[in-house]
Amino acid sequence: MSATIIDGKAAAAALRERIRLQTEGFVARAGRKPGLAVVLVGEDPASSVYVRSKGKATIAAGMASFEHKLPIDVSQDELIALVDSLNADEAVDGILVQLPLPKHIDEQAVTTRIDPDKDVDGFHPVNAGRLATGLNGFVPCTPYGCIMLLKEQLGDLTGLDAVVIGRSNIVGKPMAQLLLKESCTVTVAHSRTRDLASVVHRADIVVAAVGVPHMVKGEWIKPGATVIDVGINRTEDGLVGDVDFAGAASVAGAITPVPGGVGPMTIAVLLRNTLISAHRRAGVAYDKDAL
Ligand SMILES: Nc1nc2c(c(=O)[nH]1)N[C@@H](CN(C=O)c1ccc(C(=O)N[C@@H](CCC(=O)O)C(=O)O)cc1)CN2
Ligand SMILES: [Mg+2]
Repeated sequence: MSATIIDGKAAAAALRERIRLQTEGFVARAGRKPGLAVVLVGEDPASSVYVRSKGKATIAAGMASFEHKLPIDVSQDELIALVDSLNADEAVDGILVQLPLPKHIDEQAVTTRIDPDKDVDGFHPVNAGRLATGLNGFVPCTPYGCIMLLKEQLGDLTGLDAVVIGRSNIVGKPMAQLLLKESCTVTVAHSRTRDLASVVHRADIVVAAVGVPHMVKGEWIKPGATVIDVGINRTEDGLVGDVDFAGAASVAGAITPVPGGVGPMTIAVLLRNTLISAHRRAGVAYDKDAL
């Protein structure tokens, strides 16, 4: 193995500490804590773990955590009524509805109901539009975490060839926008892309977000490239990414592991977005460079 292993757990811990310090400053100036409301529908084990981790991280950062647990058979109207009440609650700076939602609920109907200025997940079409047009909004947590890891590893990304594999609204599309903003030459590949291996082989940066275990092979990677693996697949062999880690690590310059790579950044960036929301809503300036 030759690649540098990118330590997302350490990067996330460092970001959370910077957030904690700025939260202290916010509380001193605004006279209240930033508040994050997290809504969980049902008892899916993985979602329950993520929601618990978000609550703990929020409190550890010095913020207020409001957890709302609804039964699996809650109606869409009841869920939307809760979102409406959180939109109107002055103590709430950020609102997040944990995904996936049960089949009888239309995810779009719920995420588009969240006030875009409290949408710390960045899933609302208004925030997707802001990102695409260069306006200030909220950027989805996982892709922003990937950009932070890339900049920490590579510095300036200008001019680099980047390939994003996957075109979801939550990861692939915002990831492509963020790489474009960093002046990368961006290709978005997906399940219908022809000769994916040669497309990936051109790239200085490979971001894999497809949800297929070990799909990206070591031979596809250009020697020295930086590989960001967003996949979290539960298999018989445990938690694995979308990249064949052993194969890719023997040719890449740097690579994120699964677990311990991109995943931990997601919750740290959620806190970042909540802190930014609190500052904006209170009309208080914040130190952008520290976040
Ligand atoms: N409303 C949202 N729903 C979901 C999001 C999201 O950002 N907003 N993302 C994922 C789940 N997620 C947070 O919600 C999340 C996923 C993974 C991790 C993480 O730290 N992963 C660890 C491994 C943990 C494990 O063993 O499962 C890692 O990769 O090291 C944090 C948050 C879907 N839903
Ligand atoms: Mg659904």
